[in-house]
Amino acid sequence: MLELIDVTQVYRGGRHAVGGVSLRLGPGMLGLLGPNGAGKSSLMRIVATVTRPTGGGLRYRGADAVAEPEPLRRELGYLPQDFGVYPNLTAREFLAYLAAAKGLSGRSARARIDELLHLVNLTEAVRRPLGAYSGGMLRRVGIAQALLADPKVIVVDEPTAGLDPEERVRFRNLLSELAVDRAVLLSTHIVSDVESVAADIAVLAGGRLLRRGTPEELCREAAGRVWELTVASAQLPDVQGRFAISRMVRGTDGVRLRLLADHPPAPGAVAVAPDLEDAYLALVHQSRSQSRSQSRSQGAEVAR
Ligand SMILES: Nc1ncnc2c1ncn2[C@@H]1O[C@H](COP(=O)(O)OP(=O)(O)OP(=O)(O)O)[C@@H](O)[C@H]1O
Repeated sequence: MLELIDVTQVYRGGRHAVGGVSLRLGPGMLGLLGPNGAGKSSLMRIVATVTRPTGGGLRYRGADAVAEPEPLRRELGYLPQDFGVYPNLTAREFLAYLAAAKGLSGRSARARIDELLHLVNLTEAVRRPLGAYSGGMLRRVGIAQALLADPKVIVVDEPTAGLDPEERVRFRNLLSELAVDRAVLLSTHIVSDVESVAADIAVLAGGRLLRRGTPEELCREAAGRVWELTVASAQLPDVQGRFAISRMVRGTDGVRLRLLADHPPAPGAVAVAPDLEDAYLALVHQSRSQSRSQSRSQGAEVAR
């Protein structure tokens, strides 16, 4: 349905935000997981046809969506990370304005807006101006606007930022219902946002696609490298310097740690089954170490 082919984004000043990413999307949800600065938003803007990639291609239903973005735009719902509103308009007015811009108006647009306001749980706040909404409420308006034209492709960039836990769950469930017959691309740096809804996860770091797979496949890769142990508080700085730590709980008997190591990190450490958080951390950590050693060897090359 949608295909990214070796997509590259280099910003003015030479910043390589996306370096050769290829991905195919069909109906279903793809969770794009990556740390801050990984290039997720840059990639989402390219898929949403807001930015033209500096290299590579984007195809939608077999046609070039960089040269001819309209067919994709017509079937796309996009929630950008920095979604802005007109503060003096009410939610209904704002959605009506955006609906008109998308060529929807009249009774069917009004009915769709009411349906969406109900879906995102904003029915009671519709008379208030958006300037009086909380961050979470504004996020819900953003979600509603992305769904206005009943899109076939939904691109949502860090959609749960600012939502409380209940709203987060509600929103995740909504996206997974939508993904039954639509392509949903959801980006986040929060593992729990994708692990319960996406059977298909792509991990991005440093602008590169590190892996794509099911949560089980990603977890399998970290098997044998996740350990739990308790250390005294005084030992903590040393352990932190040597290992990637995925969890830390302070107790009366010391600090209970969960960490990544290729070999038993200390006597008494117990090997545990990796979860998605561990697998994600292992991938990102490994990619950072590789780029550090690459730049060190390039530095040595230059010095020679
Ligand atoms: N318009 C721009 N001009 C120059 N550099 C940019 C621009 N937008 C992003 N970058 C840089 O590109 C890299 C990737 O940024 P991007 O926002 O795509 O990552 P991200 O994974 O979405 O991160 P975050 O979760 O923090 O938003 C970062 O180093 C960022 O500083």
